[in-house]
Amino acid sequence: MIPLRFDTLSQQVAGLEAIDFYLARDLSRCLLEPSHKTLSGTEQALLFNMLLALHWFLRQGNTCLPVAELAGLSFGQDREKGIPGLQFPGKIELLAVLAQVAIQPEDTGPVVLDREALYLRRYWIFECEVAEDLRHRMQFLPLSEAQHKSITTLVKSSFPRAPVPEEIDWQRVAVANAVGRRLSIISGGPGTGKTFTVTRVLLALQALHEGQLRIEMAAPTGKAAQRLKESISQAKQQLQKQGVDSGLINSIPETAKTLHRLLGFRPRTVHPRLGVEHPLRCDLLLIDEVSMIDIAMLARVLRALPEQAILIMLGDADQLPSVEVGSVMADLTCRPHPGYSGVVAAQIEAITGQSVPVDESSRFGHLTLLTKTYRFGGEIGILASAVIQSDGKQSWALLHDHEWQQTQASLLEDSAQVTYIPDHRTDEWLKNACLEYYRPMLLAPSVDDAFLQLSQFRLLTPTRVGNQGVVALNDRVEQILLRSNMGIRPGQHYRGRPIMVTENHYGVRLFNGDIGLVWTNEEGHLVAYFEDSERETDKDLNQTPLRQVNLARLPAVETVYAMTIHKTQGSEFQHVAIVLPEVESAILSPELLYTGITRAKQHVSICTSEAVWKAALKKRAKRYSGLAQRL
Ligand SMILES: Nc1ncnc2c1ncn2[C@@H]1O[C@H](COP(=O)(O)OP(=O)(O)OP(=O)(O)O)[C@@H](O)[C@H]1O
Repeated sequence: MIPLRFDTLSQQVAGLEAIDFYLARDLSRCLLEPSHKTLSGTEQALLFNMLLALHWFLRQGNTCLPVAELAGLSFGQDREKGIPGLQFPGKIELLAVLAQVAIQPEDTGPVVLDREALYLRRYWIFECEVAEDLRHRMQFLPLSEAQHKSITTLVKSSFPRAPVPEEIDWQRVAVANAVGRRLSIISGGPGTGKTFTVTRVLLALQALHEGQLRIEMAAPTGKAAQRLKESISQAKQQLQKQGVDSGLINSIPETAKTLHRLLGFRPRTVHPRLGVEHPLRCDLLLIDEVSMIDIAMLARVLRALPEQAILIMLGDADQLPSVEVGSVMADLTCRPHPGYSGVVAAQIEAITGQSVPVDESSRFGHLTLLTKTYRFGGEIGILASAVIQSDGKQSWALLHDHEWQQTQASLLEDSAQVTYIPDHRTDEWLKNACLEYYRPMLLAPSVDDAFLQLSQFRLLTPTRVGNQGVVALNDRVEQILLRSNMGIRPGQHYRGRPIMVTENHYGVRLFNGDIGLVWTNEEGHLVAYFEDSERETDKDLNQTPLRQVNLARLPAVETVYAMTIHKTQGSEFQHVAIVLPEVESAILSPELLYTGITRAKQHVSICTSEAVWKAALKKRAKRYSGLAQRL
């Protein structure tokens, strides 16, 4: 039978939330209504338990729940707390119960069983739509002889240096591959030249279309859109210096929007203005930071994207997947690259003079992986790559060799790129960091200077709660600043308070995750300042213009000396300090640490202990989705 009360069930199943219970109860009732006579009480309870687990899996970002994952599982068991969990029988028994309810794809109910995985119909529809659209766009369209010639010349002139002999230049490969496709994915870690490469891809595609392609560029967050715009602008300047045809260069736009703005999302609705009936007016859409996109957003983008339009996606498949449901980037990539079909490899060779691995059965022709780093190299790069390979030994040795020495006069004078702070010394180190980074921000002569100072440093942590979570760290920073006579007023607005918006407000153009600073305006009143990504960056100052928002009009905000690693995706800072929980935690994974570390441009500090660090690297953040199989 279906359990009647959430509070009773929550004592038996760890990590359960009320929404899991109520949703499973309503879904069970809905599915049982037409077939209640055929299901025994035990079978009904089993169905309810599967739906409970399905919603729990969705909350963890999975698009579906493979039934095999439940087989024999003690779901929600916590031995330490004496919580028994729910016992699931084997797969055959589970499928036998599911076979008695109307959950086949052709049924119309709210739940779907497809390829032995359970879905909420909503996500199943999104996944099928995305797969079908991408499959169509994936087809390869070989170039004509004349087109080959023009692209070969362009590739030669648009890359500043000749390729290194005996080494495949994957950036060139990406260009040669993308010119024959309506879907390309370029994946690589930070500084591997994704934007550098895609600018050359855009150039080549414009050359093929006589500069007439209408190009749109977008990213999941305002910060990521801003960075994309700046990187494209920088890449265009390089091309100009190399003497590439300026008409062609000018046909690449320098504007980038958030996906929400691109699609015209409206307040209080999940339905954007643009879609199948009102498509985007563009021939090419470039999306950056694709790992942050969830399946629902990608489905909406594809609905609005004309069938013949080219889609190019950039991202880092090693980063955390989206906060919402789905693992789009991971589903569309594969490492190492299995190779390209013979036809594709021949085109790549004709254009670049390089031979790439051939695999006729490869489903990843749309993908190019960039592996060579042009930006950081050094210790941050070594640490990031050891972390993503779950190499506890190498990464720990690197941290251990860079333990913070109290004798160091200043954190800013540290020439190494990595510092390790043993967890028992976190507070001592934090005091130094606050005085070196946040004090000058509070004392800055202008809001522009304060913004620059704010972008120098950020404290990152995996969680909001707990002693090392966002809330506690923000409190600790404010207490340190208060004790240093910085005249701040914890819990209230004060000049120099960094704030993060926590809800969307279309009226004042502020969105969840936007970061601003409270500062005094020309009249001496406290207002909030935010970067105005819709105005042109001042190229001389290399700074985004700021705009003022009256404090009374602000949506919900919170102090942001520290923020979660999830929220920081798509942003970069000169120095990033990652503070990990004092004890091992299920939330830690190599992907989470990698995402945090790669936010740092010059320096990364890690506050942890050996046990927590090594345990974090043993876990893998796995998400279940059927997208890869459908492609
Ligand atoms: N082949 C190359 N030759 C010379 N410089 C390069 C090359 N590729 C990239 N760069 C330089 O490396 C830097 C990083 O490149 P880019 O910004 O394109 O990387 P990215 O992968 O987009 O980084 P992120 O993900 O951090 O935004 C830029 O300054 C770029 O000009």
